[in-house]
Amino acid sequence: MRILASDPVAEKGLNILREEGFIVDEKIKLSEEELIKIIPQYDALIVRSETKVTARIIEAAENLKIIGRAGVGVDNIDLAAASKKGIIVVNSPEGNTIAAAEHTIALMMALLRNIPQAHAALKAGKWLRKEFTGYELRGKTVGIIGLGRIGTAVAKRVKAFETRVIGYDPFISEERAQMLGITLMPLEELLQNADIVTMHLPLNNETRNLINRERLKLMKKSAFIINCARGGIIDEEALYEALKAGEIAGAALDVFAKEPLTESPLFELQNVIVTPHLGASTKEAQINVAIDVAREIANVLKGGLAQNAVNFPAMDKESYQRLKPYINLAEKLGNFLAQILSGGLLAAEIVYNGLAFKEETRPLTLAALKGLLDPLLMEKVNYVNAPVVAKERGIKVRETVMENGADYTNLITLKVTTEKGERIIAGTLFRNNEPRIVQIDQYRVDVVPEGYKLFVPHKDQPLMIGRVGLILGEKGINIAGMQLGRLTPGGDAVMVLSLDHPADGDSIKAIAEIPGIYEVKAVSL
Ligand SMILES: NC(=O)C1=CN([C@@H]2O[C@H](COP(=O)(O)OP(=O)(O)OC[C@H]3O[C@@H](n4cnc5c(N)ncnc54)[C@H](O)[C@@H]3O)[C@@H](O)[C@H]2O)C=CC1
Ligand SMILES: O=C(O)CCC(=O)C(=O)O
Repeated sequence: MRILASDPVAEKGLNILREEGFIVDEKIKLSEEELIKIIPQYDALIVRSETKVTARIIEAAENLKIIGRAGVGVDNIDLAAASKKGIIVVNSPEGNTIAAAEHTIALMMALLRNIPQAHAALKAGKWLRKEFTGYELRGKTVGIIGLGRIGTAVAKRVKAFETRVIGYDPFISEERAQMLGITLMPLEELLQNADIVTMHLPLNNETRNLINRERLKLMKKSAFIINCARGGIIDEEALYEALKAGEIAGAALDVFAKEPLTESPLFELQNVIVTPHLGASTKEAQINVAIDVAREIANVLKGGLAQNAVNFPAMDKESYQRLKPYINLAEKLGNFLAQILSGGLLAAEIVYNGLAFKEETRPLTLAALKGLLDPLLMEKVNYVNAPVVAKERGIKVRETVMENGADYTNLITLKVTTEKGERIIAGTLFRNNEPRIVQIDQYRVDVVPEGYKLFVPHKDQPLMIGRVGLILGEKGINIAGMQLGRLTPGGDAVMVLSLDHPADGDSIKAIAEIPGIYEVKAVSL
């Protein structure tokens, strides 16, 4: 399999992939057109922030299974397009945290002490001291917007400078903030109170221009603002105006709405210091993220599940090990049902009973959907695009989780509604790792979801089994196992045959013609 690195990525990471037997090409600074031309050859793409992975590139990526971002922000990747095409997108969220936090501190100190300006002046032969009198960090209030990995690493570090730290992050709890020694407050209040405001949140539709003209006006005239997260979170035009008008004291920017950027009105202001997106540019961080993303890509290309997927639920190793047999079971249930369905699919409901499903069910639902949709549709359905495909086709998906309420300790039930009615399948794990189908429609069964099956609902009457066995036997198709389920003697019943070879069309037709047989469905799992 072939992997393309279209931005500079540390060799240590790429070598991991080469050692695993993958072919790795490094081609940087490609245009969109050039990428569109070559992308069909690749199974994986590794990028940093420079390559813009557009919908057009993704559309052309016939063989692409995974896009790995050697870094955190994935705003340069069209996630919706990747998800629709079933391409998993992973990032490496931890490897550059310290680099970005330290760069923020470096910018903060440089901003407060006019280091870049003084440096440039002295090199130009000017010994200026009075002009470059700065401020101390001690005693100041630092406002951190976004209290994730980098935000909290910055908080820890500025505390060592004897500052007060206030924070805004709608997704973290009061308890966590308290533990970190950060006073949480609404954004507007933070802007009014901080002497230094620093951004550590992703760029997305909600955060674009979060710091706009009105919000900049809330800041103290003496305040500084730092953006080492993403360009576009601060409105650059509004920032220019605020700095020019002296509404705030200064800004340090590592990131810009458009990159690379070599000319900007902001660059002309004395109270603005800039770096060209260097937050993650340390030797250590680049090695860390390259190794992390390489391991993730190798794992996914070899059939494993990603741990840092941004368009698939992230799971730690422990949860993955615990849920893996249930993920496989859910997929088999969907797969079985898909092969016995008739009529257009309208809705799918997945009901989880048992404590095994208390914490996480999303990967199981995606697996059930993949199993259900993949055999029914022309396009390839996987864990990533399954919900998009269902939505596009108007298939309603519902998930219900109950701690108990079933006859088994842990039970997954998949109910689907088609134009022709409802079908149900349920499964469990015996002894925690042996998958079993325990219900099909109204029948209780005990079927190992593996291999070739024949699903035959019929009337409960003598000779049914014998006649089916005879037809298969005459064709040399060995019956490896058989499960019977019935509601009442002489009423409706079902047989599920496990076969050593798939049943051929003629045998299926002959069985369907036996009086008392309602339908015959061949299932391959
Ligand atoms: N300059 C550089 O080279 C680098 C920049 N970055 C940028 O830094 C950002 C943060 O990175 P991490 O801390 O690792 O990510 P993270 O995912 O650990 O933390 C992001 C935090 O932002 C919060 N958040 C989301 N929306 C928000 C909103 N509307 N208002 C306030 N908070 C919000 C989240 O709740 C989360 O706690 C990344 O998204 C990336 O864009 C990351 C690494 C290097
Ligand atoms: O790859 C880089 O150098 C940029 C890192 C970054 O911005 C990120 O990780 O979000």
